[in-house]
Amino acid sequence: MANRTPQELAAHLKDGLLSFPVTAFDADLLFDETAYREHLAWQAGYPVAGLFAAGGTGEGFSLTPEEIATVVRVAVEEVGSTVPVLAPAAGNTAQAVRNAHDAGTAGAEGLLVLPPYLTEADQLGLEAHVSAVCSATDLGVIVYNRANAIYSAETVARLADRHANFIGFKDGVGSIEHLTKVFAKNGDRLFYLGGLPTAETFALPLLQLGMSTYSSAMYNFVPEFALEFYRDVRAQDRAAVTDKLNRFVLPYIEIRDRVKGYGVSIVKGGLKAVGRDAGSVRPPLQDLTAQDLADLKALIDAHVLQSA
Ligand SMILES: O=C([O-])C(=O)C[C@H](O)[C@@H](O)C(=O)[O-]
Repeated sequence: MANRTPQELAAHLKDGLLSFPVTAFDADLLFDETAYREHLAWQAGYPVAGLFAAGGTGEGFSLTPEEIATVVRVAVEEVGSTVPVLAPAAGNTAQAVRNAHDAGTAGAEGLLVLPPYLTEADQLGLEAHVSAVCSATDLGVIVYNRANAIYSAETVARLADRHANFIGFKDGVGSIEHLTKVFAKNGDRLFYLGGLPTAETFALPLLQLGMSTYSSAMYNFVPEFALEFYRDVRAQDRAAVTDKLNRFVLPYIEIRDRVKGYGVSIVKGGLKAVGRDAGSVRPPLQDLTAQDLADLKALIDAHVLQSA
Protein backbone atom coordinates (compact mmCIF):
# COMPACT_ATOMS: atom_id res chain seq x y z
CA MET A 1 0.00 0.00 0.00
CA ALA A 2 1.22 3.45 -1.01
CA ASN A 3 4.67 2.00 -1.50
CA ARG A 4 5.27 3.48 -4.96
CA THR A 5 6.44 7.01 -5.52
CA PRO A 6 4.19 9.06 -7.85
CA GLN A 7 6.68 8.45 -10.67
CA GLU A 8 6.76 4.71 -10.01
CA LEU A 9 2.98 4.69 -9.94
CA ALA A 10 2.80 6.43 -13.33
CA ALA A 11 5.29 3.95 -14.82
CA HIS A 12 3.20 1.08 -13.48
CA LEU A 13 -0.19 2.39 -14.62
CA LYS A 14 0.75 3.40 -18.13
CA ASP A 15 1.34 -0.10 -19.44
CA GLY A 16 -1.67 -1.98 -18.16
CA LEU A 17 -5.43 -1.88 -18.31
CA LEU A 18 -7.16 0.24 -15.65
CA SER A 19 -10.17 -0.97 -13.68
CA PHE A 20 -12.99 1.34 -12.57
CA PRO A 21 -15.10 -0.89 -10.33
CA VAL A 22 -18.78 -0.20 -9.68
CA THR A 23 -19.79 0.54 -6.10
CA ALA A 24 -22.17 -2.16 -4.86
CA PHE A 25 -25.45 -1.04 -3.27
CA ASP A 26 -28.02 -3.02 -1.33
CA ALA A 27 -31.80 -2.94 -1.87
CA ASP A 28 -31.98 0.39 0.02
CA LEU A 29 -29.19 1.83 -2.18
CA LEU A 30 -26.79 1.83 0.77
CA PHE A 31 -23.15 0.80 0.30
CA ASP A 32 -22.98 -3.00 0.33
CA GLU A 33 -19.52 -3.67 1.70
CA THR A 34 -19.69 -7.45 1.43
CA ALA A 35 -20.73 -7.40 -2.23
CA TYR A 36 -18.14 -4.71 -2.98
CA ARG A 37 -15.34 -6.73 -1.41
CA GLU A 38 -16.37 -9.81 -3.41
CA HIS A 39 -16.41 -7.79 -6.61
CA LEU A 40 -13.00 -6.25 -5.94
CA ALA A 41 -11.43 -9.58 -5.08
CA TRP A 42 -12.70 -10.96 -8.41
CA GLN A 43 -11.47 -7.90 -10.33
CA ALA A 44 -8.04 -8.00 -8.70
CA GLY A 45 -7.67 -11.66 -9.61
CA TYR A 46 -6.86 -10.58 -13.18
CA PRO A 47 -3.76 -8.65 -14.23
CA VAL A 48 -4.94 -5.04 -14.16
CA ALA A 49 -2.50 -2.22 -13.49
CA GLY A 50 -4.68 -0.09 -11.21
CA LEU A 51 -8.05 0.05 -9.57
CA PHE A 52 -9.82 3.42 -9.34
CA ALA A 53 -12.35 3.23 -6.50
CA ALA A 54 -15.46 5.45 -6.57
CA GLY A 55 -14.64 6.85 -10.02
CA GLY A 56 -17.29 7.65 -12.61
CA THR A 57 -18.36 4.03 -13.09
CA GLY A 58 -18.13 3.69 -9.30
CA GLU A 59 -20.77 6.46 -9.01
CA GLY A 60 -18.39 8.63 -7.01
CA PHE A 61 -20.63 11.56 -7.92
CA SER A 62 -23.48 9.93 -5.95
CA LEU A 63 -21.46 9.21 -2.81
CA THR A 64 -21.03 11.48 0.21
CA PRO A 65 -17.44 12.36 1.21
CA GLU A 66 -17.81 9.93 4.15
CA GLU A 67 -18.94 7.17 1.79
CA ILE A 68 -16.04 7.86 -0.57
CA ALA A 69 -13.63 7.55 2.37
CA THR A 70 -15.24 4.24 3.35
CA VAL A 71 -15.27 2.84 -0.19
CA VAL A 72 -11.59 3.73 -0.70
CA ARG A 73 -10.59 2.29 2.68
CA VAL A 74 -12.42 -0.96 1.92
CA ALA A 75 -10.80 -1.16 -1.53
CA VAL A 76 -7.31 -0.70 -0.06
CA GLU A 77 -8.00 -3.30 2.63
CA GLU A 78 -9.37 -5.80 0.15
CA VAL A 79 -6.98 -5.53 -2.80
CA GLY A 80 -4.38 -2.84 -2.02
CA SER A 81 -1.66 -5.42 -1.47
CA THR A 82 -2.03 -6.75 -5.04
CA VAL A 83 -3.06 -3.74 -7.14
CA PRO A 84 -2.59 -0.01 -6.57
CA VAL A 85 -5.84 1.65 -5.48
CA LEU A 86 -6.56 5.20 -6.60
CA ALA A 87 -9.23 7.44 -5.08
CA PRO A 88 -11.33 10.31 -6.43
CA ALA A 89 -10.79 13.96 -5.52
CA ALA A 90 -14.22 15.31 -6.30
CA GLY A 91 -16.53 18.27 -5.94
CA ASN A 92 -15.44 21.67 -4.67
CA THR A 93 -11.80 22.36 -3.79
CA ALA A 94 -12.26 21.90 -0.05
CA GLN A 95 -14.01 18.57 -0.59
CA ALA A 96 -11.40 17.42 -3.12
CA VAL A 97 -8.64 18.27 -0.62
CA ARG A 98 -10.52 16.35 2.05
CA ASN A 99 -10.82 13.36 -0.30
CA ALA A 100 -7.04 13.60 -0.82
CA HIS A 101 -6.38 13.50 2.93
CA ASP A 102 -8.80 10.61 3.42
CA ALA A 103 -7.19 8.69 0.54
CA GLY A 104 -3.73 9.12 2.07
CA THR A 105 -4.98 7.93 5.44
CA ALA A 106 -6.61 4.89 3.84
CA GLY A 107 -3.38 3.91 2.07
CA ALA A 108 -4.46 4.68 -1.49
CA GLU A 109 -1.61 5.26 -3.93
CA GLY A 110 -3.03 7.95 -6.16
CA LEU A 111 -5.85 10.39 -6.89
CA LEU A 112 -8.04 11.15 -9.88
CA VAL A 113 -9.28 14.75 -9.86
CA LEU A 114 -12.85 14.72 -11.18
CA PRO A 115 -14.47 17.84 -12.67
CA PRO A 116 -16.03 20.21 -10.09
CA TYR A 117 -19.82 20.27 -10.08
CA LEU A 118 -22.13 22.59 -11.98
CA THR A 119 -20.17 25.77 -12.50
CA GLU A 120 -18.17 26.66 -15.56
CA ALA A 121 -14.45 27.03 -14.99
CA ASP A 122 -11.48 28.39 -16.93
CA GLN A 123 -7.73 27.89 -16.82
CA LEU A 124 -6.60 29.90 -13.80
CA GLY A 125 -9.40 28.52 -11.65
CA LEU A 126 -8.81 24.95 -12.75
CA GLU A 127 -5.10 25.36 -12.12
CA ALA A 128 -5.76 26.64 -8.59
CA HIS A 129 -8.15 23.72 -7.96
CA VAL A 130 -5.68 21.03 -9.05
CA SER A 131 -2.78 22.84 -7.33
CA ALA A 132 -4.68 22.74 -4.04
CA VAL A 133 -5.13 18.98 -4.36
CA CYS A 134 -1.49 18.36 -5.40
CA SER A 135 -0.24 20.49 -2.51
CA ALA A 136 -2.42 18.63 -0.01
CA THR A 137 -0.95 15.20 -0.71
CA ASP A 138 2.17 13.21 -1.56
CA LEU A 139 0.11 10.82 -3.67
CA GLY A 140 0.34 10.82 -7.45
CA VAL A 141 -2.39 13.00 -9.01
CA ILE A 142 -4.13 12.51 -12.37
CA VAL A 143 -6.56 15.06 -13.83
CA TYR A 144 -9.70 14.02 -15.67
CA ASN A 145 -10.18 16.31 -18.67
CA ARG A 146 -13.94 16.24 -19.15
CA ALA A 147 -17.14 18.28 -18.93
CA ASN A 148 -16.41 21.64 -17.25
CA ALA A 149 -12.77 20.78 -16.49
CA ILE A 150 -10.92 21.20 -19.79
CA TYR A 151 -7.21 21.73 -19.13
CA SER A 152 -5.21 23.51 -21.84
CA ALA A 153 -1.78 22.18 -22.78
CA GLU A 154 -0.25 25.21 -21.03
CA THR A 155 -2.20 24.68 -17.81
CA VAL A 156 -1.11 21.05 -17.79
CA ALA A 157 2.52 22.14 -18.31
CA ARG A 158 2.38 24.69 -15.47
CA LEU A 159 0.91 22.09 -13.11
CA ALA A 160 3.57 19.59 -14.16
CA ASP A 161 6.33 22.14 -13.53
CA ARG A 162 5.01 23.08 -10.11
CA HIS A 163 4.02 19.67 -8.74
CA ALA A 164 6.28 16.64 -8.95
CA ASN A 165 3.34 14.48 -7.85
CA PHE A 166 1.20 15.51 -10.85
CA ILE A 167 1.61 12.41 -13.00
CA GLY A 168 -1.23 11.87 -15.42
CA PHE A 169 -3.78 13.24 -17.87
CA LYS A 170 -7.00 11.36 -18.45
CA ASP A 171 -9.19 12.42 -21.34
CA GLY A 172 -12.96 12.11 -21.60
CA VAL A 173 -13.50 14.55 -24.47
CA GLY A 174 -11.75 13.07 -27.50
CA SER A 175 -10.61 16.23 -29.29
CA ILE A 176 -7.69 15.14 -31.46
CA GLU A 177 -6.43 18.72 -31.72
CA HIS A 178 -6.49 19.23 -27.96
CA LEU A 179 -4.81 15.90 -27.22
CA THR A 180 -2.14 16.58 -29.81
CA LYS A 181 -1.37 19.92 -28.14
CA VAL A 182 -1.30 18.43 -24.64
CA PHE A 183 1.00 15.61 -25.72
CA ALA A 184 3.26 17.83 -27.84
CA LYS A 185 3.77 20.22 -24.93
CA ASN A 186 4.09 17.70 -22.09
CA GLY A 187 5.43 14.52 -23.73
CA ASP A 188 6.76 11.90 -21.38
CA ARG A 189 6.55 14.13 -18.32
CA LEU A 190 3.06 12.62 -17.82
CA PHE A 191 1.25 9.45 -18.72
CA TYR A 192 -1.98 9.59 -20.69
CA LEU A 193 -5.10 7.51 -20.38
CA GLY A 194 -8.27 7.38 -22.41
CA GLY A 195 -11.48 7.93 -20.46
CA LEU A 196 -14.20 8.39 -23.05
CA PRO A 197 -17.39 6.42 -22.41
CA THR A 198 -16.73 2.78 -23.33
CA ALA A 199 -13.08 3.61 -23.83
CA GLU A 200 -12.43 0.48 -25.94
CA THR A 201 -14.23 2.22 -28.83
CA PHE A 202 -11.40 4.74 -29.21
CA ALA A 203 -8.44 2.84 -27.82
CA LEU A 204 -6.56 2.01 -31.02
CA PRO A 205 -6.55 5.49 -32.62
CA LEU A 206 -5.83 7.18 -29.29
CA LEU A 207 -2.76 4.99 -28.82
CA GLN A 208 -1.18 6.97 -31.66
CA LEU A 209 -1.81 10.17 -29.69
CA GLY A 210 0.17 8.88 -26.72
CA MET A 211 -2.64 7.25 -24.73
CA SER A 212 -1.03 3.97 -23.78
CA THR A 213 -3.90 2.85 -21.58
CA TYR A 214 -7.54 3.54 -20.75
CA SER A 215 -10.21 3.08 -18.11
CA SER A 216 -12.28 0.04 -18.96
CA ALA A 217 -15.78 0.09 -17.54
CA MET A 218 -16.67 -3.21 -19.23
CA TYR A 219 -13.76 -4.85 -17.41
CA ASN A 220 -16.21 -4.94 -14.49
CA PHE A 221 -18.24 -7.78 -16.01
CA VAL A 222 -16.18 -9.26 -18.90
CA PRO A 223 -12.63 -8.96 -17.59
CA GLU A 224 -11.06 -11.55 -19.89
CA PHE A 225 -12.56 -9.94 -22.97
CA ALA A 226 -11.43 -6.48 -21.80
CA LEU A 227 -7.87 -7.67 -21.19
CA GLU A 228 -7.71 -9.43 -24.54
CA PHE A 229 -8.97 -6.25 -26.20
CA TYR A 230 -6.24 -4.25 -24.46
CA ARG A 231 -3.56 -6.71 -25.60
CA ASP A 232 -4.82 -6.42 -29.19
CA VAL A 233 -4.70 -2.62 -28.96
CA ARG A 234 -1.15 -2.57 -27.60
CA ALA A 235 -0.07 -5.05 -30.30
CA GLN A 236 -1.75 -2.74 -32.82
CA ASP A 237 -3.59 -5.75 -34.19
CA ARG A 238 -6.20 -3.85 -36.19
CA ALA A 239 -7.99 -6.97 -37.44
CA ALA A 240 -8.45 -8.38 -33.93
CA VAL A 241 -9.61 -5.02 -32.57
CA THR A 242 -12.09 -4.56 -35.42
CA ASP A 243 -13.44 -8.06 -34.90
CA LYS A 244 -14.08 -7.36 -31.19
CA LEU A 245 -15.61 -3.97 -31.97
CA ASN A 246 -18.03 -5.55 -34.41
CA ARG A 247 -18.79 -8.56 -32.27
CA PHE A 248 -19.40 -6.83 -28.94
CA VAL A 249 -18.35 -3.22 -28.38
CA LEU A 250 -20.42 -1.52 -31.10
CA PRO A 251 -23.65 -3.45 -30.39
CA TYR A 252 -23.02 -2.75 -26.68
CA ILE A 253 -22.84 1.01 -27.22
CA GLU A 254 -26.07 0.83 -29.22
CA ILE A 255 -27.78 -0.36 -25.98
CA ARG A 256 -25.78 2.15 -23.88
CA ASP A 257 -27.03 5.06 -26.00
CA ARG A 258 -30.73 4.27 -25.51
CA VAL A 259 -30.96 6.28 -22.25
CA LYS A 260 -28.81 9.09 -20.83
CA GLY A 261 -26.64 7.85 -17.99
CA TYR A 262 -26.66 4.27 -19.21
CA GLY A 263 -22.86 4.50 -19.55
CA VAL A 264 -22.77 3.55 -15.87
CA SER A 265 -26.11 1.69 -15.58
CA ILE A 266 -25.14 -0.73 -18.34
CA VAL A 267 -22.11 -1.81 -16.32
CA LYS A 268 -24.28 -2.78 -13.37
CA GLY A 269 -26.60 -4.40 -15.94
CA GLY A 270 -23.63 -6.37 -17.26
CA LEU A 271 -22.88 -7.63 -13.76
CA LYS A 272 -26.49 -8.77 -13.36
CA ALA A 273 -26.26 -10.49 -16.75
CA VAL A 274 -23.19 -12.51 -15.74
CA GLY A 275 -24.69 -13.46 -12.35
CA ARG A 276 -22.65 -11.04 -10.21
CA ASP A 277 -25.31 -8.56 -9.17
CA ALA A 278 -23.89 -5.39 -7.55
CA GLY A 279 -27.31 -3.81 -7.07
CA SER A 280 -29.02 -0.85 -8.70
CA VAL A 281 -27.63 2.55 -9.60
CA ARG A 282 -28.48 5.57 -7.47
CA PRO A 283 -30.52 8.48 -8.85
CA PRO A 284 -30.06 10.54 -10.95
CA LEU A 285 -29.12 7.41 -12.93
CA GLN A 286 -31.69 4.76 -13.75
CA ASP A 287 -31.36 1.03 -14.15
CA LEU A 288 -31.61 -0.71 -17.49
CA THR A 289 -35.16 -1.58 -18.47
CA ALA A 290 -36.02 -5.30 -18.52
CA GLN A 291 -35.79 -5.29 -22.33
CA ASP A 292 -32.44 -3.51 -22.39
CA LEU A 293 -31.07 -5.93 -19.80
CA ALA A 294 -32.32 -8.90 -21.82
CA ASP A 295 -30.67 -7.50 -24.96
CA LEU A 296 -27.41 -6.99 -23.09
CA LYS A 297 -27.48 -10.50 -21.65
CA ALA A 298 -28.13 -11.99 -25.08
CA LEU A 299 -25.20 -10.01 -26.50
CA ILE A 300 -22.81 -11.09 -23.74
CA ASP A 301 -23.92 -14.73 -23.95
CA ALA A 302 -23.57 -14.84 -27.73
CA HIS A 303 -20.38 -12.90 -28.30
CA VAL A 304 -18.25 -12.74 -25.17
CA LEU A 305 -18.78 -15.61 -22.79
CA GLN A 306 -18.85 -18.29 -25.49
CA SER A 307 -15.58 -17.09 -26.99
CA ALA A 308 -13.79 -16.50 -23.67
O1 LIG B 1 -14.49 7.29 -14.20
C1 LIG B 1 -14.86 6.39 -14.96
O2 LIG B 1 -15.52 5.42 -14.58
C2 LIG B 1 -14.49 6.51 -16.37
O3 LIG B 1 -13.43 6.92 -16.69
C3 LIG B 1 -15.42 6.17 -17.43
C4 LIG B 1 -15.28 4.81 -17.96
O4 LIG B 1 -14.43 3.97 -17.30
C5 LIG B 1 -15.00 4.86 -19.42
O5 LIG B 1 -13.67 4.98 -19.71
C6 LIG B 1 -15.66 3.65 -20.02
O6 LIG B 1 -16.91 3.68 -20.00
O7 LIG B 1 -15.00 2.74 -20.46
